[in-house]
Amino acid sequence: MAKRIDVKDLNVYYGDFKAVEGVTMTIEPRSVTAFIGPSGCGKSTFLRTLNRMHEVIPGAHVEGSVMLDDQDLYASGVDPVGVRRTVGMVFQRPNPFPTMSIGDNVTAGLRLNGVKDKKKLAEATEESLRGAGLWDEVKDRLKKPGAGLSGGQQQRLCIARAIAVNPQVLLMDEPCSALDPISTLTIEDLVTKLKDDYTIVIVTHNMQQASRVSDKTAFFNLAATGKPGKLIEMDDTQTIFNNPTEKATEDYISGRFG
Ligand SMILES: Nc1ncnc2c1ncn2[C@@H]1O[C@H](COP(=O)(O)OP(=O)(O)OP(=O)(O)O)[C@@H](O)[C@H]1O
Repeated sequence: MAKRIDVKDLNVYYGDFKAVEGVTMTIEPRSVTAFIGPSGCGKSTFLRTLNRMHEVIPGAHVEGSVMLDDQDLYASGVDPVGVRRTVGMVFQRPNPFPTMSIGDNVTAGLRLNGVKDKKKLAEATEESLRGAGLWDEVKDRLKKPGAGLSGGQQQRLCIARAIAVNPQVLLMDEPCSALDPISTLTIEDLVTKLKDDYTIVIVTHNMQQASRVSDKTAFFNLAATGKPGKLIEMDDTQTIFNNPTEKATEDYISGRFG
């Protein structure tokens, strides 16, 4: 189910502005990869190229290739909507559909894909909510609005919604930055559990979080404002945090800049 991502020589643009330059990396299946680096170095921009979300911005485009196992995501004829189904995304702010019930939030993607069978939808609701560690908290109020949950519960609801369509990869863009410390730890535990089934990529500003949850860490940096962000180094998380090759990495993780 989980797939490997191979990125080669990727340049990412907003119109004429090159926001990210020359990224080559492999993201292993059934593992957690963290993207770290100072604000503006292109972590979120790069993340969004991994499910073709980047190009929804007018003028935004990429050069280079992103392979999901043996599928080139940017080959002509590839349907970006299908890519986004295979490579799910969880955003910084929990964004459940506010007027929808908890249950309908979970199955929104499935229903959009034409699934109508009530039993199937009910099974998917329970399985996804269990997967997101939220079932016990909401099983008696599936018909209540998703917006009535706490921030941490809403974020787990968004994770349930993302996994309900059976993706192979989960991209998470600072999924805990709007959450309190307890909810953050709950999401971190969940990420650790989900990696048995998915390839997970997480953007985080929280160094402890990167070191707690990730197997590999990629450090991005930029030479100056207006210059493109680059991948400086990527390695086992332990190595990046204890014995990085590049001085800039060490300076960043030890809090000397960024
Ligand atoms: N919609 C956009 N249009 C034009 N430029 C953009 C857009 N979004 C981001 N950028 C620019 O692309 C560069 C990378 O931004 P990005 O948000 O990817 O960085 P980041 O590392 O994720 O930052 P942060 O940690 O602050 O979220 C920045 O120079 C930013 O101003």
